[in-house]
Amino acid sequence: MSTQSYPLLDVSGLTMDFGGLRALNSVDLTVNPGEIVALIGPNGAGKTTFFNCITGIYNPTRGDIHISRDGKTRRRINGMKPNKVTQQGMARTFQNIRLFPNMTVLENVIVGRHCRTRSGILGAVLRNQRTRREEQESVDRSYELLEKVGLHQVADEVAKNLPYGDQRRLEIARAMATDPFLLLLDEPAAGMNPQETASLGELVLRIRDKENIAVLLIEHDMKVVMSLSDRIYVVEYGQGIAAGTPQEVSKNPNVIKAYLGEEHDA
Ligand SMILES: Nc1ncnc2c1ncn2[C@@H]1O[C@H](COP(=O)(O)OP(=O)(O)OP(=O)(O)O)[C@@H](O)[C@H]1O
Repeated sequence: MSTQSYPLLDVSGLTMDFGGLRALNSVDLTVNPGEIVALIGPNGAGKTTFFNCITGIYNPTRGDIHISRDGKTRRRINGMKPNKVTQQGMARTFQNIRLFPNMTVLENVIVGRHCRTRSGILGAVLRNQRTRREEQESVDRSYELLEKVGLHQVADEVAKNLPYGDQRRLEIARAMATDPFLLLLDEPAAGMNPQETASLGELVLRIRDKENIAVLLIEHDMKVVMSLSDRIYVVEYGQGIAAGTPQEVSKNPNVIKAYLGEEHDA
């Protein structure tokens, strides 16, 4: 008997209509263990809509979204609420940073841990031993994550006071605090200076190689995309137009016309 092995994320025929506008038209995409996969395409191509569909913000019009943490069993997550999707092991960051600006750096990460702690409101009120132990574990784990993204020295700083690049790293730490097997990054390098972009690239590689978390990223910075990605999917007007390794995709005439050409002209 052959044993079936599933990708971490398997999206097929994903279609999303907004009234008369078809923002996604039967898009297929997979992410396998240990991969960094990029989703690229011109402005308005449907990339963020894709993320919103697979993280439960939108319920897609058609298509299937399956996830598999262990490769042996898989679960269809169409229409699952965003917090449930996170609990299932897919965490994301947003194009526009969504931190709690007046909370400290450490507190922002602790908030991410909440989806993995078990003590409810009663526990918080009674503050029994289990609650206190969980709280301490949350703090320890959150601090550890800050060390991993290089922000432990500013753990007690208020989040809004951090430079832009550090805020993006903090968002990544918060997403990692939910213990994902797949991390979705929506334009992680947007607005970063070259130095911040370089260290973001190193961080993404470490997340894959040391933390064993696969990554799916939307990114406009082609240098970042080409240097980090194992595979790339290209969408244009909601349609998948190419998929393959960076070398394959960069030679694809449709891609050059739709996207790379645009970038090269810029
Ligand atoms: N909630 C919505 N209601 C109606 N139309 C929407 C909605 N969200 C996105 N769209 C439309 O769907 C299309 C795809 O948008 P989307 O934001 O997914 O593109 P994108 O590839 O992420 O673009 P960018 O690179 O500029 O972020 C666009 O035409 C957009 O106007």
